[in-house]
Amino acid sequence: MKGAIGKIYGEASPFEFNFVIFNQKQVKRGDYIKVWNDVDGWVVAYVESIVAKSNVRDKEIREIANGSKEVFIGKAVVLGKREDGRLKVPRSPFVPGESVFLAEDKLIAEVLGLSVDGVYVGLLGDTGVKVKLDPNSLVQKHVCILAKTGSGKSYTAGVIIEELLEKNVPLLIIDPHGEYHSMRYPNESVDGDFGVKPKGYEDQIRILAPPISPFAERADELLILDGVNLSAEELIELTGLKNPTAQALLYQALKELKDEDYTIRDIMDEVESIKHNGKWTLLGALAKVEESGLFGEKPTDLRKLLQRGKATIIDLRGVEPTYQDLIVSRVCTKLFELRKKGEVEPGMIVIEEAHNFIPERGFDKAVSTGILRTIASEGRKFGLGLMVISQRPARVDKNVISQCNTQIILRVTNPNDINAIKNGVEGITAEMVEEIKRLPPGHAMIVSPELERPVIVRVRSRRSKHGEAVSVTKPKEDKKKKKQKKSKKVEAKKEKKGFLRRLFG
Ligand SMILES: Nc1ncnc2c1ncn2[C@@H]1O[C@H](COP(=O)(O)OP(=O)(O)OP(=O)(O)O)[C@@H](O)[C@H]1O
Repeated sequence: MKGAIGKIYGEASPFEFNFVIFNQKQVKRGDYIKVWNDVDGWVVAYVESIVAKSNVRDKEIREIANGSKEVFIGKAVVLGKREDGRLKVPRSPFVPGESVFLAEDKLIAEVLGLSVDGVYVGLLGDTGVKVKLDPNSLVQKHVCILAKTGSGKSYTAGVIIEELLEKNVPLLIIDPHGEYHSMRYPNESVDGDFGVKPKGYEDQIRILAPPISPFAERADELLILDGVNLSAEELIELTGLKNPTAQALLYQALKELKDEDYTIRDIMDEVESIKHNGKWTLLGALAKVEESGLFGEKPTDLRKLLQRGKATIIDLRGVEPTYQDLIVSRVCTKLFELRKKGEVEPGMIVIEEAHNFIPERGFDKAVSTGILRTIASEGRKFGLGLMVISQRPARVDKNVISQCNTQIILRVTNPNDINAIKNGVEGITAEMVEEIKRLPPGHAMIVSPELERPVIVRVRSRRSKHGEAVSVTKPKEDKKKKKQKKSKKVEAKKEKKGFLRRLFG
């Protein structure tokens, strides 16, 4: 054991104490320390603050500080000791005059309740303690990553995705900016401190894009939806249809069809049969949705989106927000149904830019909100988890944030966002809020009931490359895949032509 770094003085309780620091270079705010307690043995505490004092007159302090008038005083908050798997706060107070030591890594990990074999997020504060989180809790009880832009949200999300891929957890990533493609390639600048090696996940990543995406050519496959039973709200959002007559005709057509499964084609046939001049506006709008190619008779098998050991990325770059919203809504609804029936493995859906898909009431509206709220509240029963990522915590549905068992918060400074965190994160204190405002890039506060207290983590280096949307080039496509994609596009075009011919002769 290394030498003492200070000594307790004054009034000490079982919960907190002050200590005189021998050498201010040896202790920092946020360090973990240990003190002997006669009844309970070694007990771990956390250095909450350090103040420097000059002209100290207190005899006890001056004696400890060898007569020096300038001293550094640390305030420690007691965490306790682990006994029979549970954290116990000492039953008797600490004794003034008792020496204070820096706690060893193993003891810190034990007291904080860090998982031994879990999801490795980074290192605890300035220590070498690996912060590992329980993968089951992380996946099934949801996680959110909140931070202002540029402070390392998607980098951190990438770290967790790598860890979950290593554990073969099926993942679906909703990627509005195309930031996750680069995970296929190894990171060439790994920081040695973290003990990770460069690795690309080429074999485990599959990229899908809807035909309306300007990047569809670069995807591994096109994402085609079945377009069955689209609701009036979904169609109105997609078409941007404002005309009340056209909306009324749409409701009328859907009413006729409601007893059976219907496609967009069926709706159009139904609208065509209505004797009203207003139908042409509606038919034009529906034709545009059909032309998008997003809906087809040979839809993507959504079961393939959650597969063991694989991450499927839905690349939504350049796709209109209304289409993005609908895709998320329909894909998540289907996956939740499949999961309930046990037709897909338990897994996790990663939602980047979550404020666009689960907006807080009063800020925005999205058709995907309903299903994402449902997954947030019921997903854990069925083994379907959410990773909610946003740079605008104030704009994300508060209920969804508070449903996330693990909250990873990087730097946030906007007062509204800070308030949202205060309201959505249980047990957050004023000191923690101050800490969040000052976090350097790549540092995160992790709050989770699995941990005995919130911890500050230096997020580890990525094994795989962190992507900027435009700089990623896809490796050459193999011929077979290219052919498959081409034939899908030709089919989509044929369908479209067929319809236009029927409609306009
Ligand atoms: N833990 C880390 N280690 C090393 N570099 C990091 C770390 N976290 C973030 N960075 C770097 O900081 C920059 C911003 O990170 P990132 O792209 O994740 O931010 P963001 O919050 O997702 O931003 P945006 O809102 O613009 O998407 C990146 O260049 C990334 O390489």
